[in-house]
Amino acid sequence: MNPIRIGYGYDVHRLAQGETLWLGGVLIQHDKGTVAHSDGDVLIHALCDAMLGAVNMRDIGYHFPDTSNDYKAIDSKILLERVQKLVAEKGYVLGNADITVAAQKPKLKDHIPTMAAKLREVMSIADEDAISIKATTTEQLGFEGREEGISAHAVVLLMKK
Ligand SMILES: Nc1ccn([C@@H]2O[C@H](COP(=O)(O)O)[C@@H](O)[C@H]2O)c(=O)n1
Ligand SMILES: C[C@@]1(CO)OP(=O)(O)OP(=O)(O)OC[C@H]1O
Repeated sequence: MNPIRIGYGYDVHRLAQGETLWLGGVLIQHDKGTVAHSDGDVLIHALCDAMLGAVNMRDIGYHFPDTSNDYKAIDSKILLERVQKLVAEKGYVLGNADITVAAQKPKLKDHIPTMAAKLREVMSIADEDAISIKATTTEQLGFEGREEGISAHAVVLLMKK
């Protein structure tokens, strides 16, 4: 395989009242949260799928099926650690990631540095520029704009160890 590999991930979760909102490994105070089998951290799920895609290793639903009680309410940071291990076993480490969250609400900008630091901590990455997180509204258009759901897109570059 090539010494550098690109990957892309995309995930969506529905929003509902009475659920928690975990994003980038951080609990965000909001009147709605994500509906999911796991903790519903759409940002981490997109990142996991990008890393798996980069090494042609399917997706998180393949490795951690939502039909298994093993993953019921699981902390997505654990899934990220496992994905990092799968990728490492294939001989690759994360070079950098660029992630965009599409959410009309809540405002995420003040949480972004905390999320990026949390992901670097989970993945033991020293480089402060390795993980970029951005947020966008969709100008009240579509399911994100109607606050029915949140989506996340991630691209990664993996490098051979
Ligand atoms: N949930 C969100 C969405 C956006 N932001 C930040 O607001 C700025 C404007 O975003 P637009 O998509 O409306 O152009 C931009 O700097 C976003 O980072 C946010 O903090 N939380
Ligand atoms: C993460 C898993 C596993 O708990 O479930 P969900 O939390 O529903 O999330 P999804 O993005 O549908 O991805 C795959 C899953 O198998």
